[in-house]
Amino acid sequence: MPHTPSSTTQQLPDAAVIVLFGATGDLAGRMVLPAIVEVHERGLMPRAWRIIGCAADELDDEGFRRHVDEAVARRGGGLPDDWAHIRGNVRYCAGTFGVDNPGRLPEVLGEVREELRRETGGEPVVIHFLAVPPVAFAPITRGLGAHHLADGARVIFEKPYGTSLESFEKLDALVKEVLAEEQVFRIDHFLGKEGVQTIYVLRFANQLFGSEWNRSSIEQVQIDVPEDLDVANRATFYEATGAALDMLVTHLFQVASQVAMEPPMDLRDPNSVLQAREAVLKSFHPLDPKEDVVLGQFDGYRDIPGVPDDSTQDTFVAARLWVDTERWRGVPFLLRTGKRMATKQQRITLVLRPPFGPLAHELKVPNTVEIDFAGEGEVALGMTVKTPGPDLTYSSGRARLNLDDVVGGEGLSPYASLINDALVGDRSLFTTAEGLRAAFTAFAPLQGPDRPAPLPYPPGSWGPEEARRLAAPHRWMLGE
Ligand SMILES: NC(=O)C1=CN([C@@H]2O[C@H](COP(=O)(O)OP(=O)(O)OC[C@H]3O[C@@H](n4cnc5c(N)ncnc54)[C@H](OP(=O)(O)O)[C@@H]3O)[C@@H](O)[C@H]2O)C=CC1
Ligand SMILES: O=C1O[C@H](COP(=O)(O)O)[C@@H](O)[C@H](O)[C@H]1O
Repeated sequence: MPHTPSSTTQQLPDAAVIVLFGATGDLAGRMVLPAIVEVHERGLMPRAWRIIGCAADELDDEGFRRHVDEAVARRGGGLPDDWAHIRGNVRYCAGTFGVDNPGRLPEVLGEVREELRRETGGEPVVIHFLAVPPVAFAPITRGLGAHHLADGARVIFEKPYGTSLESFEKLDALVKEVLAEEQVFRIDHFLGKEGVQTIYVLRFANQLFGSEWNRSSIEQVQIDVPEDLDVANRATFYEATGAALDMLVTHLFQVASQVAMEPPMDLRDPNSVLQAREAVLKSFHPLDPKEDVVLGQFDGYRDIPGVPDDSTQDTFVAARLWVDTERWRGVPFLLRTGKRMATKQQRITLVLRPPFGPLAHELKVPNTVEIDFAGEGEVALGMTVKTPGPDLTYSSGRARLNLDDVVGGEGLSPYASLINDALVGDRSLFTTAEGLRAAFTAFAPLQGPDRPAPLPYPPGSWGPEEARRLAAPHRWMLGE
């Protein structure tokens, strides 16, 4: 099994340097920097390590360290005991890095590598983490190649890796000119969530689930990620991206592939897991934008500074995806996400078919297998039981297992989990070019002339009413 502590610590390098592009951005501050510190606190960082932040802001090392102090403090739980010492591991290079403007990065990286060589006697692993908008991937990658900073390094690309099939192909071609596939770590942090990782084990280690994981037993798969979050603090990025590109072709498709994949040959072989998950993406039927997609835009989105008055960007998407495999033919995968919705939740629901036999027509609520993948993760069963009492009547009940209650376990946050994987060179929870090509191919019709106009919805709601149609004959299991 990938990700066991023994397998990760065995392959941990003695020294590593993480070069963080977009170091002053939202993602870096909220997720990446706290995650690096979490990996350190969990004893999963190499013996010697450094971070080099890169962004346009004119900061010096100490200015960036203060930025990191604040980011780490904001996560809650206080600063690590050895913080005064480890903040000294942090350096900064100001400027927009590229072919014509390497700035101080080659020099600072050279210094840091030399320090780490002296400290450990070995060559440090270099990880470039591109926590930048997609438009910046190509110039930074070219710059890494031109200044020989990619040699032997690993490069983590944020999502979305491309913004359409065409831009994906261009980026892929460029990346292949500079990097070998083993150097490329295309991140999708939903794959790093404990609740998503547990799907393999739930399914392959429990006959109860494994034997029913198919169209004979499952009527619908719902993958529902409502968010109450606003986008005002990232309006420029969001207006250029929208919900479907930000969340659907990326996170929701990847979670769908995790549910839909065929069993890998060997669960302990990261490559085998990777290939099995990514292979099923090729069976995703291209979306039918007219029949199977509803877009929405929350009321007030156009009032956000930076958003044009006539914006048609989507802040909500619901889609019915068909997976053309023997296992799933005819089972809709219902995917939904949006901003400013009623609540923040992340849930996979397998909606089970009604039973055969004497109670076949009695059940009003379908039985379900539910996997919550927000936070620490939870597995639940929605089942029909006899209503306690003298009469033979039926009720729907729920049994829950919070993954944090599993004895001996201590979950990692998604970015910590994936940074740990990148440090040890385990690519099983990263995406492949073939998988993303297939994802963008299935998504492409939504970027063409048949893209539906986004329907308005009130903030704090479950999105446009029209989205209910997709879940028929049931309803979206969350909300409403
Ligand atoms: N924020 C989130 O919750 C998540 C974001 N992501 C992904 O992370 C990436 C970054 O998003 P986010 O942090 O929200 O965006 P922000 O706009 O907050 O930050 C982007 C960072 O990238 C830098 N940057 C912007 N344009 C360029 C450019 N052309 N060249 C070099 N650097 C540039 C900015 O630096 P400067 O201001 O100095 O130019 C800034 O430091 C996106 O691809 C997004 O999809 C993924 C998961 C979650
Ligand atoms: O990648 C993204 O993910 C976040 C949701 O991530 P989570 O870790 O909070 O579940 C989403 O809000 C953001 O728009 C998107 O870019």
